[in-house]
Amino acid sequence: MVSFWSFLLSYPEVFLAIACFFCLSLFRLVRHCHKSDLPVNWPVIGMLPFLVRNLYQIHDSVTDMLREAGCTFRIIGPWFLNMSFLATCDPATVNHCFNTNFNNYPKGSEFAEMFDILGDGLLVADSASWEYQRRVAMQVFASRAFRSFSMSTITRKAGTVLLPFLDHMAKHGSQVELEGIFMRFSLDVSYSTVFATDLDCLSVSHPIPAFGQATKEVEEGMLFRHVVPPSLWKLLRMLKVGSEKKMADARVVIDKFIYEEIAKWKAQANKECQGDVLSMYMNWPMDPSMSEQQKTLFLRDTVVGFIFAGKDLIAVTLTWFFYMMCKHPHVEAKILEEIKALQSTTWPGNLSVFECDNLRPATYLQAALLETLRLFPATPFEEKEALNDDVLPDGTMVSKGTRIVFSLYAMGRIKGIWGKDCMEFRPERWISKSGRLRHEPSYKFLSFNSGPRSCLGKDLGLSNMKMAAASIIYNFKVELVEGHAVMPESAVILHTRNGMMVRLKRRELTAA
Ligand code: HEM
Repeated sequence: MVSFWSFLLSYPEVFLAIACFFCLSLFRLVRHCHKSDLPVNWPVIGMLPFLVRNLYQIHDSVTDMLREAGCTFRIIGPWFLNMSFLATCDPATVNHCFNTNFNNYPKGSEFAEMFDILGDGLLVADSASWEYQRRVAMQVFASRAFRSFSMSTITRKAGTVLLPFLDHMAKHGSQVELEGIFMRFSLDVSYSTVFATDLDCLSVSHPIPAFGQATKEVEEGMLFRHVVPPSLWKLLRMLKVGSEKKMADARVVIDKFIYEEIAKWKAQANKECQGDVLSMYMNWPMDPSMSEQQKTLFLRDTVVGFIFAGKDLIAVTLTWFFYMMCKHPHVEAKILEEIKALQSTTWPGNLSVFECDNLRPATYLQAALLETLRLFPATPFEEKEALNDDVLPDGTMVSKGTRIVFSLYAMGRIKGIWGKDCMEFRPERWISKSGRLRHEPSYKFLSFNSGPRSCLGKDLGLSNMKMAAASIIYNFKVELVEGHAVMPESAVILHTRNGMMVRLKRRELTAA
């Protein structure tokens, strides 16, 4: 070391050259950081500083980054931490990975481990297990009994729980946190759709039930798993501490509820199928070689999947939809005009509820919901893992095991994909000249996924949201509390950061 310094001192020009080189590199780096949205790849720590610095607004930062990079960018994580991945919002790449080269992009074992709460269920399964579960689920979704039971459940819940709750808040002039209300409502609806029994999450006087609290804990744990190195959360899981301990406790609560519902179903004398998910699966002819224990586990994984698949996605989409209504009153006025012409039924408290089937002609309302999902996709990103080496349509090389993260949030905000007005909320873009809904390919509008794994609950979810949105708009004027900023949370589901504080006013309207 001493000889190194004495060498430098005896050759001051070499010392000066090295010092200049470092200063210049630092200067370029600082300038780059100021001018560019692309992350800098630092020695050892890779692009971790970018992720940490932008954690607060990760979806917007990744959008800016992908805009500048031309839709695809390789994020390098710290050495040895297995955090590197390819980020993209390129529809051609989406089409390649979700459709044409589907078999090379399974969800992967890392994904299944990250979402271990879902067991071996449909949402995390791959290969033969996924194919079997998907076939069964498709038949359940296609059955008339399931469809009519789900639709009547949501109508009943809107008429008996959601609207009376909002009416109570309107009468008292209280401020309401709308996302929380939608989360409770969606959980209520999902639970009843799955078990044909009520959880009562939206009571004015009762706290959220233990099951609802547990699903929240699980979701927070999932977020933690996404932002720290896998080795860290796996260590915490092994030690049963921190967020992993909370997740494990939450799983015990969730499983207790589910096993109790299964036991209740088995104990009842009348095993007639009402159309709820549990009875549909209970009556399904399962593989006779399965033991009773395996059958119960299969049911557990299935019903957890059904509950987690839609509930939060519907809740956050409704929240962003009402945020858009507050910001674009002319859109809300057009929706109101559209639904005034449709039939609704009157429930206690003189509250009008629209049944899903009566809302079929409400094209503009559906366009507004799709436009909400374009700008605020309920799942802001999707992940896949390459099974074998591959080359993406833009020439990017992908090696076996590479994680690819698809930013749905960025996809909706890129001019090259949606045009110059991509940042504007304009339901009209979804309506064709003939007044019908315009079809957009799913690899461009990825909110319900694309290809063989596309969402099985898309129609049901849209019907539910149309019903809730129409019934609320018809009965109430929703106003944002002044000064309350609404922005996206950096999470696996696009929640609002601080909720959405609103005031409700009852409209004086009568059904047409
Ligand atoms: C706003 C409403 C909804 C949105 C935005 C949505 C979106 C999605 C997305 C993005 C996926 C792919 C997930 C992944 O691959 O990781 C998916 C899958 C799925 N969704 Fe939905 N969903 C919604 C509502 C529902 C509802 C209400 C149900 C049913 C209760 C449902 C059932 C499913 C199922 C079963 C899958 C798994 C398909 C498979 O892996 O083969 N979804 N959904």
